[in-house]
Amino acid sequence: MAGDQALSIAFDRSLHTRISARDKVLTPYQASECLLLEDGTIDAFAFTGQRSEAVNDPRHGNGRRHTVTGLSAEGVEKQVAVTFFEQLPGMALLQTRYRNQGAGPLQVVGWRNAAHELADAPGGFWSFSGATHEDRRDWVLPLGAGFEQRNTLSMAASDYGGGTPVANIWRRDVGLAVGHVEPVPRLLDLPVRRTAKGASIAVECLQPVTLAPGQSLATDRTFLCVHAGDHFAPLAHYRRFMQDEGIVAPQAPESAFAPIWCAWGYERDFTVAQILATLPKVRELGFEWAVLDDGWQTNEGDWRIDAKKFPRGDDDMRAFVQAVRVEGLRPRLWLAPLAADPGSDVLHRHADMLLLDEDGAFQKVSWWNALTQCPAYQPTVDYYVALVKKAIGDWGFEGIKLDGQHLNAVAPCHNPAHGHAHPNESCEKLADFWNAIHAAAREANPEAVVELCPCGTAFAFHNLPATDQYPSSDPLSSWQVRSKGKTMKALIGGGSSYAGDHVELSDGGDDFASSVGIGAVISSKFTWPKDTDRPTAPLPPGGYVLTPEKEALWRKWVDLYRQHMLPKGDYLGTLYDIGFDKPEAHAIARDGALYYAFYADEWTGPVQLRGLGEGRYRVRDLFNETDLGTVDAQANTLDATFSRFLLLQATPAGERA
Ligand SMILES: OC[C@H]1O[C@H](OC[C@H]2O[C@H](O[C@]3(CO)O[C@H](CO)[C@@H](O)[C@@H]3O)[C@H](O)[C@@H](O)[C@@H]2O)[C@H](O)[C@@H](O)[C@H]1O
Repeated sequence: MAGDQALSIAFDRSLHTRISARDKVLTPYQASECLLLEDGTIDAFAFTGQRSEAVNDPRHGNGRRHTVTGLSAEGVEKQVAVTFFEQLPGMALLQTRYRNQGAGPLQVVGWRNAAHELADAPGGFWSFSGATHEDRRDWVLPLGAGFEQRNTLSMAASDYGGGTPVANIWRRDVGLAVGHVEPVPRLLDLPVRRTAKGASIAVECLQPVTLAPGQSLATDRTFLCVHAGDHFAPLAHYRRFMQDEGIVAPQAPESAFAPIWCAWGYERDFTVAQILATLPKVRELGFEWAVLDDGWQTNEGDWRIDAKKFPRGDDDMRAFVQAVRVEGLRPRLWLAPLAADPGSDVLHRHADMLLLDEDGAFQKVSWWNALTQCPAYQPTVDYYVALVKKAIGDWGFEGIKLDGQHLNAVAPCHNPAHGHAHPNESCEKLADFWNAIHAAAREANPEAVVELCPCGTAFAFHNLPATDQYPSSDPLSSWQVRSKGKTMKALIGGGSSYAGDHVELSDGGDDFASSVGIGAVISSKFTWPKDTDRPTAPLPPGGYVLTPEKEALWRKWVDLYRQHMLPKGDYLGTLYDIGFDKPEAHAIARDGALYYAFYADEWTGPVQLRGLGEGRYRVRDLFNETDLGTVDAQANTLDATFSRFLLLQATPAGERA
């Protein structure tokens, strides 16, 4: 039996495992770690021995490692090492080694670790997946009948892949999370399935290999985490573990928390005059960033200034930056690195930069109709580092918005010109590419903000050290803004910032509440005084123009945002379960006050204010500017009626923020 106070793993005589949470048995014995063959599995290993030893890891501290060994009928020796660290209760690190002790070669198609099936319970299951899906589906989903997601961390399409290598399933009472803790992306799958009796989860590697007699195979370092509540707690555990492995979010500059206005409302055919004319309104409303988006350049790849918009080239770009500053705003520039358009000079002169598959074919970046360049090829790195230095050091931008679903992950590269040690180097060194960009930006301006926006893909965790700001990235709904936000709060910790992306992409195009209430930075791409008459795609009904009614609402939300600055607070992610608690709720502690945000289409009933300290709290509805009475930790519910959202501030009685 291996375990700590929160999770224990018992092995039977076949090395199948049974897991328990705080002494409550969660599963029967199951074949949790096995080898995958073309026509089945090797999953029964007769127990041969075990040992347990204390570990003192320089990064993770004190812990205990249990090693259990067995031998299969096919002559494969199995050794499972399970390590628990005191500072991460409930999280078991698992690594399995298999050795072919037989006389002949063994064809293996892969391996599976941490495979468990949880039995059904009232209310069913919810699930989080950190893997990317081309249809940009929700990261957090209920497990309906027939639910099945492969959750591959490999490429799901030529420009969609990667993500955060964690998945979980949870019931009302308990959850299981699995993933890997390797310092570079691994092309594993994290399959989640609704089964006849409950739900299953696992880590799988599908990479065929032939094990010659005497040869061994070691799995990646994987983990199993048992937890209460939704996916927040295991993701925070994962983040803490990876932080000790050296993958840490940078301390974002203060300006990464400032409200953002983006000129993308004018789309690609904008005019500089349109943007400049909007800036006074941007400032007046309280936004601080002004983002020059897609369309300033001749194409993706060359990144030359479009002379139709900036006739004097560099001089006009510097003048534009200066004009933004004169308005009291911070200029940020949009870029889509690693994409080269057909017809661009870089494609002809530096075809060597292209990422090629095993057939010598290029990979496509959709939406921009460009070709992917290889991030693990030094000339590509140098090319984009030079561009970032120019944008920040010469033109004077104070931030960059790096954009594109291909930012997250790239396919293995077989370009012979790159001399890769192995094709997966392109995937594994993508984070190094972003780190070089981030370092170049900070070198040019120590306060520069680097925003990484991978267009609807799941956040690639290994890019974290290069990310000052992560937006909800083309959200399809307000639920995505909030559920991605909760996820990112767990993954990035306190240092960097999560932005709700353009409010125009939220429900109704005006749902600032879904950003403000969860502590996301607010952003808008409103136009003023009128919309573009040359939209790239049909504008939504009403367009993006700031009508007087919208202006009053935008102003109110920007004021609320700036007054309370909730992204700087402490997001209390374990207080509410985003799947099971109704209404959906989020809580943030800031400067002695607690903030609560509740969401539902319509709600009449109790709302519970969890996490209150000692004494009484006065409760105020911040949006409607009404006092709702007092509560304390024992009597912490209020009857409420609201549509869409309710944003409350609870301050210790006698004082108000
Ligand atoms: O090209 C600059 C933009 O790049 C990202 O967006 C790319 C996506 O653009 C479209 O999506 C949206 C909705 O997300 O649709 C609107 C109308 O075209 C547009 O305003 C939105 O961005 C495409 O439909 C989608 O496939 C692309 O992935 C970035 O997120 C934007 O902020 C711009 O920088």
